[in-house]
Amino acid sequence: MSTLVIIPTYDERESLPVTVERLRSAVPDADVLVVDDGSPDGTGRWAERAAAHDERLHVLHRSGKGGLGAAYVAGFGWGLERGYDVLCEMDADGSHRPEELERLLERAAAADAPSLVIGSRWVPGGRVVNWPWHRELLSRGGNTYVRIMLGIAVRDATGGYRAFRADTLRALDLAAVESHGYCFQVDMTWRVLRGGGSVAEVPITFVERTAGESKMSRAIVVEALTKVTRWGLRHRGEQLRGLLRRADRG
Ligand SMILES: Nc1nc2c(ncn2[C@@H]2O[C@H](COP(=O)(O)OP(=O)(O)O[C@H]3O[C@H](CO)[C@@H](O)[C@H](O)[C@@H]3O)[C@@H](O)[C@H]2O)c(=O)[nH]1
Repeated sequence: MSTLVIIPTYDERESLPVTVERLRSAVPDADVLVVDDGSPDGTGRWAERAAAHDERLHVLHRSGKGGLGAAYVAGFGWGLERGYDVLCEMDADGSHRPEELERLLERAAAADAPSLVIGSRWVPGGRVVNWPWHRELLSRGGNTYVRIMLGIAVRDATGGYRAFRADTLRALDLAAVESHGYCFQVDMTWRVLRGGGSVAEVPITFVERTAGESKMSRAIVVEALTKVTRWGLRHRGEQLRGLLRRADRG
C-alpha cells in the first residue's frame, strides 16, 4: 500500500527536521508531504532544501497562514491526484510519535479496515505526556461535547493523528470543507460517519512539543464550539423530522 504522510507546518523550523528524520527511520517506505503556509521562520525553505536530496519528501507552499483545515485539504488533493492508497495526518512538532504510525497503518490495511483510523489519546491505552491541565481539560471536555452533540461514539474526534483510505477521501466533497482550525478534525470525522463510513481508534501516546509554539487560539475554540453546536442541532432536527414523518405514516 502506498502511503503519504501529510505534515502541515507554520513556524516549525526547529521541530520539522527531527520529525521528518524520525518518520524516515520509522516508516521508510512512506512518502512525506509538507504543506507550509509561508512560515516566517523559514520552515518552507528548509523543507525545500531537504526535498532536493530526498525523493520521498515533497513540499507544497501556500501563500499565507490559512489554517490547518485548508492545508490538509490541499495536501489531500495533491495526494489523491498522485494515487496514494492511504493518506495520513501528522503534526510537525513530534507530539504524534512517528514510531506509532505503523500501528495506524496496520489497522488501515486490515481486511476489515475502517474508512478512517484515528490515533486516540482518550481510549484505554492512550495517554498524553506533559500537557498542561487546561489543555487536557479542553480536549477531554471538547470531545465529550462532540460525542453528546453529534451522538457519535468516537473518543478523540479532535485528534490529528490519522490514516484515511484514499477511497474514503474520494467519496467526500473536500471542496465543501470550510473548517479552518482544529475543528477540521471533527468535521472530517463527522463527514465520514454521515457518509456511512466507519472509524476505528488506535491508542497513542501524545507527547507535548518541546520546541516552538502551539497555534491554538481563542478563535479556534470558538469556531469548533459554534460549528459542532450547529451540526448537532441540525442533526437532531433531521432525526426529529424523520420520527414525525414515520409517526404520520403509521
Ligand atoms: N500549514 C499550516 N499548518 C498549521 C496551521 N496551524 C497549525 N498548523 C500546523 O498544524 C500542526 C498542529 O498544530 P499545533 O498548534 O501544534 O497543534 P496543537 O495545539 O499541538 O494541537 C493538538 O490539538 C489539535 C486539536 O485537537 C489536534 O488537531 C492536534 O493533533 C493536537 O492534538 C502543526 O504541525 C502546526 O504547525 C496553519 O494555519 N497552516
